[in-house]
Amino acid sequence: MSNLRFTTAGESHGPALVSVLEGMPAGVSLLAADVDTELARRQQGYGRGRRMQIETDRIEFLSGVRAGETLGSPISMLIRNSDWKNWQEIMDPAPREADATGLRKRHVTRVRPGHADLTGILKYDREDARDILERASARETTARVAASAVCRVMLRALGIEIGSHLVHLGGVDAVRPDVLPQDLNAASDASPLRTLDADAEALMITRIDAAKKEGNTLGGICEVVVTGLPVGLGSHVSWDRRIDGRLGQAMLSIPAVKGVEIGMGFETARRTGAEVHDEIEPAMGRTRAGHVQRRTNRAGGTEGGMTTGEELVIRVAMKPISTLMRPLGTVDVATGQSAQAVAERSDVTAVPAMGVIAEAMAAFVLADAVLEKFGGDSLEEVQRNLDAYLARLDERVR
Ligand SMILES: Cc1cc2nc3c(=O)[nH]c(=O)nc-3n(C[C@H](O)[C@H](O)[C@H](O)COP(=O)(O)O)c2cc1C
Ligand SMILES: C=C(O[C@@H]1CC(C(=O)O)=C[C@@H](OP(=O)(O)O)[C@H]1O)C(=O)O
Repeated sequence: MSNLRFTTAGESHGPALVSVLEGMPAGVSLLAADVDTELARRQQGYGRGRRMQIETDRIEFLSGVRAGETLGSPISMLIRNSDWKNWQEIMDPAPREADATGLRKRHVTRVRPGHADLTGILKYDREDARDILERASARETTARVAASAVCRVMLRALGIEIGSHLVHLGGVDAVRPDVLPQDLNAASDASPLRTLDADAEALMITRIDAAKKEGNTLGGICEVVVTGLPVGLGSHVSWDRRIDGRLGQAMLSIPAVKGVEIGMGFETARRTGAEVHDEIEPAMGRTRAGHVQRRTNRAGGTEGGMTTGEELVIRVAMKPISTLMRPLGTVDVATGQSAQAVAERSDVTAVPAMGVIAEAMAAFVLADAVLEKFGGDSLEEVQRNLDAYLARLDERVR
């Protein structure tokens, strides 16, 4: 709960994005490459449009890191937009003349259904929906992934790993293996759709090609899996401290995400208690809950608003991309007449990228919860506090 904070700034076709992360302890080993690796992962995925060929996202540290280590001060990062060179005049902050229609070049008045365009211009009282869409664009998620890449490095140092894989795309389900690969991202990143089911992947690719041909778009579902979490992150005591609620909010803040499930999720509502709840048993060795474990993990790693020490499993559903190349009907807000929505270029699907963004949001929420419970000003202090807690768990329930 805001032990850690981040903010982002930047328009999609402006000069750059900025990401500022505040609250990261000192002494975390951090290289620009640690962040760039995550940015590159977010740019992957079959079905993305031409913009991803223009950009090669990389960060420049502006503050907070020295000699390969965090300082405990705000970490700010700059990510330049390569596409800006094509938009300088349109995105120029200086005042300029309107074109013949009374609007600026590349203005958007044929507002696009499924985007922030119409609601945004009404709310902010703008004539040109570009004033809205530049910031509503999922380009902003690059800066989120940058901030959370730092969180991920800290979590990894504490033995916590985050991965994801795609489990559904455009009507095709992937078969989820009962046992996931040890290095989940090594396996999923090797697939152009970040899925572990090669047969489903082939079918999904044909669906994407068909959708592209007909000017249509597709959505899908990714599963985020977190290992190594200690029992007791988050709290049952107040609504806003519950870890499941915090994760849900973070996931639903991703553009185009419409649903989140933890563990068995919606399916729990259809089943009986005996089919849903996870029985507790003594553990043979030491677990991240001391000497107990669950026989099953249908709960997906949270109970009572706290992590259980089991794997955290979150599924995140994304709607189809909003801009269709065979445009949807709309109203031209400059004339009030029916029209077809603006469509220049767009992704056909971006579900694989969404999975990486969902990992990023999980990394931020969990790093925040770790600092809330084990907080310290240096990584060593956090590690000491975590070790002391784990040692205490070792004395319990034996
Ligand atoms: C990684 C990613 C890439 C996206 N790419 C596009 C795109 O190319 N074209 C588009 O119309 N929408 C794209 N979107 C979706 C829009 O940003 C989204 O539909 C819009 O913000 C409205 O979502 P909302 O209803 O959840 O607010 C993308 C979303 C994500 C997460
Ligand atoms: C730029 C990114 O995604 C963009 C998200 C997006 C949207 O409307 O959300 C629209 C597209 O951008 P453009 O309008 O420039 O073609 C995507 O490429 C990115 O992910 O880095």
